[in-house]
Amino acid sequence: MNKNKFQIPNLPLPAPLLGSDAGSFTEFTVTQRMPDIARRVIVENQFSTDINQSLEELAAELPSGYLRPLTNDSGVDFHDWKRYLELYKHQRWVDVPWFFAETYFYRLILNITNYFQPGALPGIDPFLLQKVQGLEAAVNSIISLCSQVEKWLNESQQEGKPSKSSLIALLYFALWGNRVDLSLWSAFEDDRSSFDIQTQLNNILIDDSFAVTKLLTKSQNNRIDFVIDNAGFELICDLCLVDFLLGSGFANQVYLHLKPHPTFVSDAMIKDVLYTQDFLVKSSHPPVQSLGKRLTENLVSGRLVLAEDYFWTSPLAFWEIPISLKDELGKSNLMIVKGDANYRRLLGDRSWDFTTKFADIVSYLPAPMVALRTLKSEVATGLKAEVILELANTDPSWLTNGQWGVIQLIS
Ligand SMILES: O=P(O)(O)OC[C@H]1O[C@](O)(CO)[C@@H](O)[C@@H]1O
Repeated sequence: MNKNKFQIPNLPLPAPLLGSDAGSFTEFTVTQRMPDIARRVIVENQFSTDINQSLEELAAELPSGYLRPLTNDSGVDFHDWKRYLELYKHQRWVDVPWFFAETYFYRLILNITNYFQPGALPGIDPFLLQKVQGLEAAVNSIISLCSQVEKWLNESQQEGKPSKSSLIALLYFALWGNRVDLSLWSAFEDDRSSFDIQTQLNNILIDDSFAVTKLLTKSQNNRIDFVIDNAGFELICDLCLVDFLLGSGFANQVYLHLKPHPTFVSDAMIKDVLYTQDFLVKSSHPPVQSLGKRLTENLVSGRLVLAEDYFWTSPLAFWEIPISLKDELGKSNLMIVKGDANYRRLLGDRSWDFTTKFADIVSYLPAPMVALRTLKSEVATGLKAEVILELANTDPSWLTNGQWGVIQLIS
């Protein structure tokens, strides 16, 4: 990889996605999904009448109203947001870049619900109920996945070398775990955690998983940086992947990059990893408990490190990453970037032609990177024209229904 050669994509930037794109999923999100999410916060929490009224006002202003300023709530990122907002003063929610609209919407929910009030107590996570429910609903899938991982780890240890096929299977689990997304499908709807890996293979549009195993066997003492997406079952899949990477010898150290505050409903924070650890350790099912134990050991020994940064909740494109974080990621042998929103950040949430070479866009990255993403928004790269045509004919909502995935490696 050509380190730090380009600060921004190696191509002219196309327009950002906007909520005003008529008939688009972005329009549907800003005018309908986001208001629904704000109203769900009212129903699922016991906030005061004033707070609920303010959340309702936010919900009502999204379809055709204007961005409101952010009042100083003593959040660490308040001054950054003031700067970001300068660009979009007096504009309507539907007219600003979609990524900006979504990240600001979640930041405003925290502002309204007093998340950053000074004091010793941590703020209330307005999406906690959804996150907890997301985990509990997937118990059966969690038990079978943990049993499977234990088997794969034992096999790798008996064979004296890490098993590539087990790693590939866990990459698939991590990929399809991303289908479970509480901003799109509430935790109170169907449990989307059960899937058949084999039948899902046909739905992987680009599959570089074998190349990932080759990359990780090239050198020893690999450091992996995992940009995490959702809490709940997806996080369990990711933790199983991490467990196997560390336990089988594919990696020596793993950093999890987490959100510093609640966002996109189910995005994972450090406290969600610790909650999940507790959930695993207290399980009455031995393989689940064992995963919890190994997770604890890895945290204690420092082989697994939990990190957070306000960049991950900002409206910035990936190429606008602060230099200190970029330098940190530059130490990695492989970055794993999970999920749809992180993928959108990689692309600056812009309308690239779907056939554009992924490598030409993410040419700014400081280390090799694999994106594990199920498609939930109208951006894509690296696809063949005939594949796009066929998908458009056979599954008109293929870009947003979460049924299609990519494992795209840039090395
Ligand atoms: O959890 P993920 O995979 O990042 O998905 C979140 C994404 O899904 C959506 O909810 C639908 O596109 C977006 O708002 C966001 O890009």
